[in-house]
Amino acid sequence: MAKIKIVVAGPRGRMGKEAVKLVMENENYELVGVLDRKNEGKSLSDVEGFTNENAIVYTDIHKCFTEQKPDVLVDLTTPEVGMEHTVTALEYGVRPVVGTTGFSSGDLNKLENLSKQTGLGCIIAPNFAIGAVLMMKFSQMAAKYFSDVEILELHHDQKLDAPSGTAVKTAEMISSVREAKQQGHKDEKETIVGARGANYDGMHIHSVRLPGLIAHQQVMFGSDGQTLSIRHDSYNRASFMSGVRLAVDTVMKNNSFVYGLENIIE
Ligand SMILES: NC(=O)C1=CN([C@@H]2O[C@H](COP(=O)(O)OP(=O)(O)OC[C@H]3O[C@@H](n4cnc5c(N)ncnc54)[C@H](O)[C@@H]3O)[C@@H](O)[C@H]2O)C=CC1
Ligand SMILES: O=C(O)C1=N[C@H](C(=O)O)C[C@H](O)C1
Repeated sequence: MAKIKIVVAGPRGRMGKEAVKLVMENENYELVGVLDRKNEGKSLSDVEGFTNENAIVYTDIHKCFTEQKPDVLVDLTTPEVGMEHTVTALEYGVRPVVGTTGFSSGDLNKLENLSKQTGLGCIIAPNFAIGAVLMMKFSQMAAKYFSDVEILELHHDQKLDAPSGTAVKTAEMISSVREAKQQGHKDEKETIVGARGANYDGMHIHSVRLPGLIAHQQVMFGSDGQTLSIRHDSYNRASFMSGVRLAVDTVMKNNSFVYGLENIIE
């Protein structure tokens, strides 16, 4: 069986490094290139932090795709760059697996349309950790019985986007089963702006950023005399890699647009 040819974008990043390792260690995958902001033309093995990864470093996505003709792009960069990479991938016939968060709903619509037009699979996964996907699904289940909910997401302090992609996806999943409800007292006032967090269909999302944290989320439900908390913690970035593998394998077989791993786990 031919190996799946993969390009990783953001290889020196926290997630990118782990994704490079995943690709290198899987005998069905071949790392044919990486997309970075620097080190054009070098072998990745000559870049600090790497040893035996022979893939070429590209700073130009067009050159990378033209020369390497990859099957899959794994993008772990920033929202603007990730969007540009994903659009370009679909235009070149490369199937995107995107972990990058911070895309707007307009971005997602654009990508869905492009995936349909090209007939290429495209997977956007706000969270690759299977436990986090279950936490979102369990929260959606609980929301049928509890209409009041607060989402607390906690991340390392180098994270660019807030709220996290996972928190946004959780709020969307809850909203799909819950009538919009303005929570809290109707006359409540913030004496310090932002005290009640972000408001999504009346539910509140709170973003904590601290060194020492990795990726954590607690979804808290309340009703008369009881609360229910559903929590997931990622303690390292290896926790995301089984989901990346699932997404890569699925995107090669599936020609549709997928937003969220809950749509592909069995
Ligand atoms: N879906 C998931 O399960 C997860 C998603 N993420 C998301 O993945 C993204 C990356 O997260 P981290 O690795 O923590 O960030 P990071 O800041 O460690 O890595 C981002 C990398 O992108 C690179 N980059 C920036 N512009 C680029 C360009 N034009 N071309 C190529 N590379 C470029 C940077 O040099 C950096 O190495 C974020 O959006 C984050 O929210 C993070 C963890 C899990
Ligand atoms: O930036 C991170 O670290 C993470 N980002 C994703 C998100 O925004 O939800 C996934 C995970 O929470 C880690």
